[in-house]
Amino acid sequence: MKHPLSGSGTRPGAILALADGTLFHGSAVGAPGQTSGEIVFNTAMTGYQEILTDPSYARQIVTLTYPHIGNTGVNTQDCESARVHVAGLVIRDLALLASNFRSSSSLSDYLAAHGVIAIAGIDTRKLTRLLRDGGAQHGAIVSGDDPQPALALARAFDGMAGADLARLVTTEAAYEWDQTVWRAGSGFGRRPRAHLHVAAIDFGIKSNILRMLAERGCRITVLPATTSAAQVLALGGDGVFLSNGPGDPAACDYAIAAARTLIDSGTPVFGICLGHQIMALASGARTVKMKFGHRGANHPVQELASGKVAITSQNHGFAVDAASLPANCRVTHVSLFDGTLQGFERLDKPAFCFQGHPEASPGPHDTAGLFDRFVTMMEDCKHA
Ligand SMILES: NC(=O)CC[C@H](N)C(=O)O
Repeated sequence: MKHPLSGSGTRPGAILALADGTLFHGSAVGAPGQTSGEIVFNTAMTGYQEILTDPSYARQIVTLTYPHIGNTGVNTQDCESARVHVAGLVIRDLALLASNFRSSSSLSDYLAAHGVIAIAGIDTRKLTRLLRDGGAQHGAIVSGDDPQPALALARAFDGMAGADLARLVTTEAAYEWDQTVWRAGSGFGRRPRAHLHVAAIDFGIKSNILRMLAERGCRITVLPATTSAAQVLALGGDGVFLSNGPGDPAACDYAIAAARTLIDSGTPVFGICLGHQIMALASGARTVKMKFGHRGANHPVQELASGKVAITSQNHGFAVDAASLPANCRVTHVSLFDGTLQGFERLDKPAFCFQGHPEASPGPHDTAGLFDRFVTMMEDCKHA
């Protein structure tokens, strides 16, 4: 049955099918067609545009638990990359009116223009409970009212385990980045000068991470995911950043090998999210697939040394198994939500990493102070 809050009675129907046979009927939003992926939920109350364009969401159909989506429209400043990466979008109520001083388009027009298949009018609370209690599932959204193609597509999805997706979303060629963070009144800025040079390995990098580095006086060379350690070191930079990205970290053997050599070389290394997981694997630890992952904008993460709690953005379905960390690694952060390892540092090398996203897009906030720590680490190594 169509949900009464489907946004508009005139929209054509669509079906969301889960691989276990559960069906949801709603209305088609965005582009017509069909799509499949891992169905996940994000609990953020704002930031749908950042979520849509975060490359770490490749092959995932994202359910937003906040019930009213689209009311601020979309703008040209809040994208985390040049295109939409989610495999589909599931929402409860699509706002009929988009109003914001930065808005340049409505969410539904934006989804249609970017070929994103979405479904509205879904009981997202029921769906989220199913995923929370039973774990992440494969699923599909199909335009129309016939459940069979939707079920078949959901069941045919390959899954995320073993999927090397960083290769698919990374930049083809190296490039330089010098844009700084957005500020009300002045918008984005340009880095005036640089006293450090960072090689940022792009596994699916979000733009605001690059802005946070540029903001702190870093010249940044963004490199393709498969760049070898020798090629990175040949740049002669002051540090290496391992980015966030989609898929199973254990499948990125080329990146794990490069990270191992880079860390061993003694160059400062900082990793976020997939970069954190790759650093763990390069250090000899193990990663595991989580039951339903962490996705949201208010996940409390505690820094063990100080007891301080940072409110972080999260988007991960894999995690580092804390028990597998070797003796030369020290846990620095844990989730106060479920105790998951959220950060560690190498005791023998200038290298540390964080599972969440300490940057708040598109602004300047470094919620856990990690960009500042990386800059200090690079300065100390440069002047040692
Ligand atoms: N945001 C990320 O970098 C996600 C990392 C990894 N793909 C995961 O799902 O855990």
